[in-house]
Amino acid sequence: MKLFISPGACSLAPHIALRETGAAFDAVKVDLATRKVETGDDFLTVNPSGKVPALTLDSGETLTENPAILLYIADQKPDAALAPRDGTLERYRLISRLSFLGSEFHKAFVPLFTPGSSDEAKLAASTAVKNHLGALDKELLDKEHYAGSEFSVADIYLFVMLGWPAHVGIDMSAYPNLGAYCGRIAQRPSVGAALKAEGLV
Ligand SMILES: N[C@@H](CCC(=O)N[C@@H](CS)C(=O)NCC(=O)O)C(=O)O
Repeated sequence: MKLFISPGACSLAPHIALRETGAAFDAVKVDLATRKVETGDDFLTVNPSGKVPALTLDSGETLTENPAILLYIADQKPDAALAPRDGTLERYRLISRLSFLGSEFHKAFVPLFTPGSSDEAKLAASTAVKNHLGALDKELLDKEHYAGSEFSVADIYLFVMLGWPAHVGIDMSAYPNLGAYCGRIAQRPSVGAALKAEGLV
């Protein structure tokens, strides 16, 4: 498999998940400004939206969108236990969290990362991100994991996005439960290996 990534972007989530499962894959860097793959190929032929992640399977077919990619990775290696079994309520809870992260939480950051966003748009985005962080901090007060009772791909996805506020000037010390949660996940060997491979540590 080939996972198309940009260092530190949301593609870090499937990158960590692949390392959790021990699947064989190559991480291929994409320049999001030029939409060129590190080999010089046009990334738009892989994902016409130009966004990472994209996962090209050994069959040559490509999956896009984080929730689908993360569930696919989890389902390929059930022994890694990164997602509850199909058909269980826990499974739908996981899908609910992945959908929330991919739509609501991720999108709240976009104006903060977009060059040329107006100050007004940035302020509104920063407020929205902080509101989400406050709610997530409360949610994780007495919980070890984000979706259900076990570690899952939702924890990996949330962990990756919780690395972003510090890059846009949001002080994470206001969210102590999230800090403790991230500290626990950061201990996982898969996380350290993926961060190193992306040149982030
Ligand atoms: N809905 C997509 C969003 C992916 C996305 O926005 N990726 C960002 C990096 S975190 C990206 O590729 N941005 C480049 C761009 O929008 O041009 C998903 O959840 O996979």
